[in-house]
Amino acid sequence: MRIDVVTIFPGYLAPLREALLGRAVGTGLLDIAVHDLRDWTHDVHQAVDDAPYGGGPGMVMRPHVWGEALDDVLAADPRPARLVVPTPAGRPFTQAAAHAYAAQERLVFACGRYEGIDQRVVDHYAASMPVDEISIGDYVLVGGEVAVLVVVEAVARLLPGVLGNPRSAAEDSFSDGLLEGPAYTRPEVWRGHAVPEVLRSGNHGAIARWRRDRALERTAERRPDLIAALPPDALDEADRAL
Ligand SMILES: Nc1cc(-c2ccc3ccn(Cc4ccccn4)c3c2)[nH]n1
Repeated sequence: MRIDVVTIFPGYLAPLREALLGRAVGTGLLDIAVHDLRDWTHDVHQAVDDAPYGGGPGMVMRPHVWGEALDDVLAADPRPARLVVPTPAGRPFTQAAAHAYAAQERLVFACGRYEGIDQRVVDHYAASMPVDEISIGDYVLVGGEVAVLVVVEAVARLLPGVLGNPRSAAEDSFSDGLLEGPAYTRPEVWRGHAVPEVLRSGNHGAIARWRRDRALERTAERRPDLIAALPPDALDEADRAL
């Protein structure tokens, strides 16, 4: 998979070169290119923003610089691409979206700043390619770069060969629609807190049941919306007895 990121703060994307993702890039599983939007400005001030039409606070990113940048970035590789634009007003980014993105040959991320990017940029490219405006949560960041780090990590970990243990991606939170339950490791007792007995019993059936019960309890308590969204046949009799 090839990932391009266009931003006025390329340094913000440095974490993509670290650890797991850094190794994925090094082994060729992932090809990441970060581009400085200001490379496509022509004025001495390298202006990328201007006052919003209709008034209002802050500035908006000008369309012409984005158009020149995205035209060049898209033309640099023949693979079909999906343009992803983080915004507080976007559709929620979910694990399902991460799986969909992991199947893409190429993702191009446009990182806005200020109050966002002139809407005509999204409208223009949506006429010729898939474009997603996505939100990573109901809070407002200062720009799109952190959202791109989140999305790239969530997607890259699903790519075959990126995670050491492929099982963890298949079995992680949300894969069965529930939150992950509690996890424990040595020592057996830490500051007076013992590991739940069942986890040391070797009884795999009882362990699976206990883990499912803890996941159901945690999900019901923290994310009742996920319980409500489960398909009718998702909960068995033992689940309902909880
Ligand atoms: N889930 C998310 C995504 C973002 C996000 C993504 C891109 C940009 C580009 C600019 N801003 C700041 C900003 C502030 C106020 C209104 C509009 N935009 C961004 C914020 N915040 N929270």
